[in-house]
Amino acid sequence: MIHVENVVKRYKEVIALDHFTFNAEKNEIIGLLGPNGCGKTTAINCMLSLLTFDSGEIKLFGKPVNPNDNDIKRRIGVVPQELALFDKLNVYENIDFFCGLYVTDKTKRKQLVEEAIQFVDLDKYRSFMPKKLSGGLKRRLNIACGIAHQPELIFLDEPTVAVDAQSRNFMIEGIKRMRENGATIVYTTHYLDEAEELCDRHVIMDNGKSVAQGTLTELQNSMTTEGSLKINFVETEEAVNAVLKKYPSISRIEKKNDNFYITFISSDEKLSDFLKFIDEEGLTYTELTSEKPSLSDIFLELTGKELRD
Ligand SMILES: Nc1ncnc2c1ncn2[C@@H]1O[C@H](COP(=O)(O)OP(=O)(O)OP(=O)(O)O)[C@@H](O)[C@H]1O
Repeated sequence: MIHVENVVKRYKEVIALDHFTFNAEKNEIIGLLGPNGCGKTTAINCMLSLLTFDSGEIKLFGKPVNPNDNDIKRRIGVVPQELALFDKLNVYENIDFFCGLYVTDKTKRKQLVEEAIQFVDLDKYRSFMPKKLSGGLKRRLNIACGIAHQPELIFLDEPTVAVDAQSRNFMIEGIKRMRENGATIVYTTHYLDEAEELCDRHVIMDNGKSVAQGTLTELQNSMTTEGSLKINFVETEEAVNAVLKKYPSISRIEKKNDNFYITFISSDEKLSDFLKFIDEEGLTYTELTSEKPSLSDIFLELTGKELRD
């Protein structure tokens, strides 16, 4: 569906894409993950031929990209990071405008706009102007504008940034339904939990390069860290941290809900040594399990960076 090979894109002295390689198969959600400035938006814009690139090859639907190829454009939907809505058009009219760029038949368009409104659940807001909508509802409208013409290939650039939890869950379910309906989706996000839940495969980007690609299991199997220990300590967070920071081979400590997630520098770390240490230090726990590396752990190992909001 998408074939990107060795693409280089420079902005004067900045190399935004450095031999970037990326493939997406039909009917998958592929996560494009990376820190701010790693080149995600540049990569998407090159794939959409909104930007020219210096070298390499990009093919969509098996053909080289060309900004004037309307047949290909009709098969693609884009939901950009920045909201692209007309303030003077209401919800229905905004969707109708964007759908009208690809669908000229009025009866067909009416049906598609209605389906998009139902899809993002904006029926009761159809005559609202964008400025009357909350941030989450505006994002839903942005999605409806990008997908109303029912494209086969959809680019979603950080669609859940700054939306409330309810709208986010609604969008995630909607994106899964798009895949069920046969779409291929390129999804960029900073939320790695979200990527784990939603994406079939992940491409991890750093400094304009794809540093790893694969399913979560493939990525987990290629890591040197064994994942983390999940421990529910009885003592206070402060007391636990004070003890753990004395243990030299811990690379990361994270507290989520009531649990500590502890990652060790090496996969050769002996659990028995660590348990002996916490016992000698007087810590007690109610539960201890071993977890495979999360996408966050993998990201940190590959890029040396945490990907946070
Ligand atoms: N028009 C431009 N002129 C010069 N440099 C640019 C331009 N657009 C992007 N860059 C630089 O290229 C690099 C990649 O930027 P890009 O916007 O593609 O990253 P990103 O991963 O999408 O970041 P974000 O998550 O913040 O949107 C950055 O170093 C950025 O500063």
